[in-house]
Amino acid sequence: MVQKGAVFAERPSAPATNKVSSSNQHNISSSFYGPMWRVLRRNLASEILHPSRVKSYKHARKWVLQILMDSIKSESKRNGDHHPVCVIDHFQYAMFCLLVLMCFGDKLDEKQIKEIEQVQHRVLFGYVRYSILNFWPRLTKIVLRSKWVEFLQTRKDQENVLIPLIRARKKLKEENLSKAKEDDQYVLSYVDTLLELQLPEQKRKLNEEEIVTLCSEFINGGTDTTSTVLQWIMANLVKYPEIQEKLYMEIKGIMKEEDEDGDQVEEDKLQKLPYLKALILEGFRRHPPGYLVLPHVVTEDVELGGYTIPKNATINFTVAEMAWDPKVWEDPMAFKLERFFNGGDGTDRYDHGDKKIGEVFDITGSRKIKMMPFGVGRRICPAVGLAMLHLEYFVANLAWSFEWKAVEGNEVDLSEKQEFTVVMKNPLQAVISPRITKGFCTLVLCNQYMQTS
Ligand code: HEM
Repeated sequence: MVQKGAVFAERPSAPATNKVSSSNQHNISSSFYGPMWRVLRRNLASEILHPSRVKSYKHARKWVLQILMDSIKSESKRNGDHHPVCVIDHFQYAMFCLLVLMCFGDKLDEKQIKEIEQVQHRVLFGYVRYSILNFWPRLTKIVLRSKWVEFLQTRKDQENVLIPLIRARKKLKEENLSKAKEDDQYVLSYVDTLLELQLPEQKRKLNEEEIVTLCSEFINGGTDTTSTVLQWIMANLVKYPEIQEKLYMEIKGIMKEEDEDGDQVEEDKLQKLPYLKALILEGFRRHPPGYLVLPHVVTEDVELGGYTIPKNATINFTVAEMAWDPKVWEDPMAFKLERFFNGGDGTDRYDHGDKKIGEVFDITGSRKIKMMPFGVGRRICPAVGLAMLHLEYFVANLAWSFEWKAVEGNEVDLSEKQEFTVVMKNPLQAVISPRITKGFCTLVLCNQYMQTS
């Protein structure tokens, strides 16, 4: 008897557009379930996404948060105070800065990051634009020649942008890595680990083109998805000011006088914020960034719900339908955080307020599956923990530092549009003003003023 999980863990054959140079372009998400997939996935999961490593990118997150705050402040002041800000570009840029730093280990300047952003967007949109080329490659190479040329040019441009960054890292490693490590800004990057990686079966290291493919997956896997969810969550905070207020009060409750940096919610405080956690979960439930996870293939005939699924059939899991199933979720289209608190849906313990935090809702579906925005099982997104941390950290700080309001006469519109992810059809615009009363900070200042006057 074969385990169902294993039966569903395979991917469809890699499309022809994955084979753009002499070597096949392996990435984790499109690899067959086998030794190559295992070695690549283990490298990412243990070298970069392990909680202890994730912690070491704390300074990177702080740096990016500052960039994000500064860009929002400066746009909101551009045409006089409280100018409405369209936030999605700021979110995307911030996520690029972060993922690019984790990938290449260097704080690149704005011009370099924009260059990577542009070429990666072309690659991302190419998944749809060039998918027709995979239909019958031998034929499309003749009848859709110009599209093939365009596609190959995109790949070339991508290599021209990313290979110099890979070589710079290689050079650093060869020349002076031990000195570089003494620098407190040093981070172990994804590229560093890929340069070290030995492919067990082929008994060789990865070549530059293969590293480009893996870096591209890393950057695109973590930027669009996270910035899309971030935008949906902030849109709901604007639409429902009472939720925003509750969140703000929760954060205020943990920001203490003795905090060195009262301006920022430090990431080790995030675990004390159950309402924030519920907000992120409800964001994923109500607005999953993908309606489907990546396609899976069954490795042999399997019975499921009275149907026989034949070997090699492609399976798409309808993530959004699961998250909106009225048999599982009460009033599923409503944005309600209470459903994640103790008793909210009868089973999961996730206490709030004075009560201690109970067992946290399991988004990985290891006990039971009620929603699966990251997939489940062997092919689950390896970056669940990182993505949750990024969202909690940025949402907490954006809500703590600013008050978010709808633009008068321009209410938040939650209509959707399918791009690489499911995005807001009308991107969020908000009036974003710095919080004047930041809990204890203001109280302390007030007290000091009263004592001296
Ligand atoms: C909000 C953020 C994210 C969401 C919603 C998300 C979602 C997903 C989903 C649905 C899958 C497919 C699961 C399946 O096939 O069953 C996946 C796979 C993957 N994700 Fe993510 N992801 C996110 C962030 C990231 C980040 C930050 C990275 C990299 C640092 C990443 C890297 C990957 C990789 C490498 C795979 C392929 C796993 C495999 O096939 O074994 N993702 N992700």
